[in-house]
Amino acid sequence: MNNIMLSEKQKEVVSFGKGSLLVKASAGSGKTRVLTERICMLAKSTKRRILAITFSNRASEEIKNRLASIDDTLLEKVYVGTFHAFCNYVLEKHGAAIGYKELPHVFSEVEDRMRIVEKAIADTPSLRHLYESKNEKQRNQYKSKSLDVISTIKREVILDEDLTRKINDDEILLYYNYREIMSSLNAIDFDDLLFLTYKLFISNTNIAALYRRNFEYIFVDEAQDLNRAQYMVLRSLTSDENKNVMFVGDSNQSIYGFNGSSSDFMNLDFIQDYNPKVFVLNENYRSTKTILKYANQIIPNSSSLDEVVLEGVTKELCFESVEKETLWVIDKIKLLLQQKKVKDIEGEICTERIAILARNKYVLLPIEERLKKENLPYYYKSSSKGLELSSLSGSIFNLALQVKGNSKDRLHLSQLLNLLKLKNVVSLDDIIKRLENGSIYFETILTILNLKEDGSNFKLCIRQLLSKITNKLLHADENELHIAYSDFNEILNHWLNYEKRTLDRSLISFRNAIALGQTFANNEDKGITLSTVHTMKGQENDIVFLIGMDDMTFPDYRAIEKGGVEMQQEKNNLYVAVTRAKRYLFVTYPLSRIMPWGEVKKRVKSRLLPK
Ligand SMILES: Nc1ncnc2c1ncn2[C@@H]1O[C@H](COP(=O)(O)OP(=O)(O)OP(=O)(O)O)[C@@H](O)[C@H]1O
Repeated sequence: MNNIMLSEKQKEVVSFGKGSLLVKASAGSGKTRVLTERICMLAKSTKRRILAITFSNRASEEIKNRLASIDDTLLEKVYVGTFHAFCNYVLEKHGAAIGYKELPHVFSEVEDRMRIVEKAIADTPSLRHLYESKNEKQRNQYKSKSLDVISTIKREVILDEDLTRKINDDEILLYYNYREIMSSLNAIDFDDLLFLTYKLFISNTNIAALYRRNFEYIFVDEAQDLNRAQYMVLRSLTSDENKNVMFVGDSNQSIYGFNGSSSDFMNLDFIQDYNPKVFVLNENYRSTKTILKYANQIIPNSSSLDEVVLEGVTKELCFESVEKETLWVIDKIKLLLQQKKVKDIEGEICTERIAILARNKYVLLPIEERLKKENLPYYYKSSSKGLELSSLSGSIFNLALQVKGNSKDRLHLSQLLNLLKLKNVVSLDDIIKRLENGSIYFETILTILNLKEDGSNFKLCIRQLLSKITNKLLHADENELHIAYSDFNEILNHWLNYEKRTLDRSLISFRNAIALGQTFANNEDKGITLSTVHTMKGQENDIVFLIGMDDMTFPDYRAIEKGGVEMQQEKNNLYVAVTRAKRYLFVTYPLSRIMPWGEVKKRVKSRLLPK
């Protein structure tokens, strides 16, 4: 257990017994810590299990690691995962009850869903005509908008019988067509994971009852990011007799409105079914005085400064151009690294203690370029890493794996054929006949054909393929072979991570685990962290540079156009960014920016920053 003493308020939350509680915890007030310690305390006292729902895979991993470091048998009693991962777990076990005889394949790629919605539009006569009259850019916008409509139906949990009251007839037809195509491919999307689980629970009350009996306590981390579908799944998991739910979150950190989430669920009126006891944690244990004063100017009274001792450093700086801003950041980093020891930071400064954050990834590109030039180590923080393949053979394997795991998957079969430049082929058995015997593509497909459905020979097959590639490399030093070698190693690593966490294995469940970001190794990343603010949520660093704080960049110009809730979310996003800093915070902005089309635009300080 963490040696640092819990505060009295934190102790009260940790030791709270049965019943529901709503913990309103401001940034850095120790909510993750309180959550972990309470899980640990309850796991020892209950004979049943505990469900801990987090908002990201990273947060799940952190809680799991903290629990395992206390006692690794704890994890046998606690399911820790995101809502999506939990719903996937439920559907893997009980999907047959709502008609999924075979495990559905989670289509996570937006490009795949765009293709499917395009087909759905083409199948909807009243929309097809309108769609065909548009240019390519407009068509893409139309497809994205259509996907939004479909997502909203699922996120808002609108059942078929209520559709006519909420959306127009064309949209209903489009939604039905999309659903039919997905079903013909035995595929589901991320929104389906939640929506279908909810449907499963309401149509099979015995299955819902099983989960209610199984989990005695439920924890919902980042409750300000709940959406309706998630809330409805949660409702199905609790009953009048069993309402031991801990909601913990901070409405000032609500930044996922674009995903249909709403901080309403931090509001007692919205969760009155649970009648939770409210606790407020507002002492900040993370940041120094100057940082908190700055954060309190963005969101007034968000943190109490009473117990904060260290001053730290907070500076806002403005530069003529992005180039000057970039150079200053790099010079400052080099200086801090040279100084090694600075006021209010214990121990030596190293690159791992520094983070550079921005609203959007493109803002980080000039910094990345410069870091490379200067040979300073850095990495991009990512919320979950899927397979990152660079070779053609790797992509062929990835597509063929999907086809092998899901025989109805014509979508990826046609992508595979495109990649191999083949026509009039309908199966993997036919594909291999058309490839040159012994070529790397032939070996790749052969490996897929040899895989058993339950994955029991997966490691063996990939290792055999790797040794074939090694042999080939002795005779031909081809670039594709080198990249393929590294790709198949990456695939093997993902499998090994999957294998560790799953007993009930299959090729399609492996693909789904990849889609859900559950198979990447959460290795300690080395160097300076580069991250968007969204991805940095829940994390902290001693020294934070928040760059690109010019208006239109942060807040994002689209949010300015829309105003209202979107601007509130931008403000929350800034608050999240600023409160990631433990000791030093540097906020910078340029007075000019070169736009992607070459025009130089004047910029001003972000309207969200303190005046
Ligand atoms: N009682 C305490 N005494 C000293 N340090 C503490 C205490 N509780 C938490 N901390 C430290 O404060 C920091 C913030 O804690 P934690 O990450 O749990 O906060 P959080 O509320 O989840 O933050 P956020 O929502 O901003 O991500 C951590 O470094 C943690 O170790």
